[in-house]
Amino acid sequence: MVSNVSDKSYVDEEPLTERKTREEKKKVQKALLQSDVHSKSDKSPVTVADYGSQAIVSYVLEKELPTESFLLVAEEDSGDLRKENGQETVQRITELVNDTLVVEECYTAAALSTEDVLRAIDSGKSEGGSSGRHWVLDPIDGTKGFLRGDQYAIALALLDEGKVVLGVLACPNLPLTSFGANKQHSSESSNDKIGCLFFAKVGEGTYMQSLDGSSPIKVHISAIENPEEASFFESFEAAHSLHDLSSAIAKKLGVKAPPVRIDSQAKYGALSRGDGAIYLRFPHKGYREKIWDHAAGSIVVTEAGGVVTDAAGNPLDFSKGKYLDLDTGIIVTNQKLMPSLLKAVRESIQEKVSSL
Ligand SMILES: Nc1ncnc2c1ncn2[C@@H]1O[C@H](COP(=O)(O)O)[C@@H](O)[C@H]1OP(=O)(O)O
Ligand SMILES: [Mg+2]
Ligand SMILES: [Mg+2]
Ligand SMILES: [Mg+2]
Repeated sequence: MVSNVSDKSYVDEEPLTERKTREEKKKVQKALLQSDVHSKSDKSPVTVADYGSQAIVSYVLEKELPTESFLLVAEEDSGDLRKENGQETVQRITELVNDTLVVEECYTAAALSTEDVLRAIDSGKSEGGSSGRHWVLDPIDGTKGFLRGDQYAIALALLDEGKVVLGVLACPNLPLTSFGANKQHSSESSNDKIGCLFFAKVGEGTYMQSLDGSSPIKVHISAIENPEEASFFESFEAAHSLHDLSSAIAKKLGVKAPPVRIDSQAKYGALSRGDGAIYLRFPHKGYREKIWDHAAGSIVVTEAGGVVTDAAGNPLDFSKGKYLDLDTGIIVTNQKLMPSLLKAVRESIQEKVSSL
């Protein structure tokens, strides 16, 4: 629920010229991507945009925070780029990084070399943990959504002694108004202005602004108490979350609306402003969740009044290094719905196990 709906700049339709520019940009983006996609050792995709985003965020953070001892836990590393056949890709990333930094006048003094870019990417090698402060970055969360032209996010969080104290989620394809059961998943189909930035600091609430810089408004999670009125989010990719289990849980709970499938932590952002009331995530057996996939999103939701737990109701523990130690999955909703959601999750998991 957006608390200040009187701010007309949020709800105005995007002018035709802007929409055309956005569509043009997307065409360029798609053309760029086809030759710039690689596969990592776990078979997940990585693009020049993932590497470039990590290099830029890492470089800018280090420049902006020169007095802090700088520790960053980030998804990508330069291993594949430093191999013999990685040279061309590094060159390409370096061009993109320099082009982007030029736009920000304070970073134009000297163009970064390929080695500077590789070094910036590798600043993200910290392991995290329970002591000190660590920045946590997913430079592109939801790379598959990014490649489809759907939802993705740039997710940055700060851990202090293993607790998330700050989170920022940029969602370039998320409409500024709602993205719920009544909307289609693709931003292509919407005439709304798109591009949202969510940010949350511990104890201070969650705010959203447009990516082109409108003034921030405070957002709140849905206050729905009756599950029949709730809609739920889950992964777009069936390979990332068990859709049949979510569907069993939703049915048990009495949720009537069909699932809303969105890529990335954009789900947490949309949930924080009440677009839906529940997020269910049940990765396939053997998948280990990483902290950069949930740190920013979880504080964005909890500061908006939501609750984020594993499937057994335990809070997420970000203090154990790169991975989250979880019981089965991640569930998110408001405080009122959580007890019945937990019950439905427990029963559905038991039924699934006994049917095997
Ligand atoms: N096999 C997998 N199961 C669950 N999540 C995955 C899997 N592979 C990658 N992911 C990560 O899940 C997140 C997106 O999932 P979803 O969009 O379904 O919420 C991303 O962080 C993605 O990483 P990445 O950051 O590389 O895109
Ligand atoms: Mg990835
Ligand atoms: Mg991710
Ligand atoms: Mg990523």
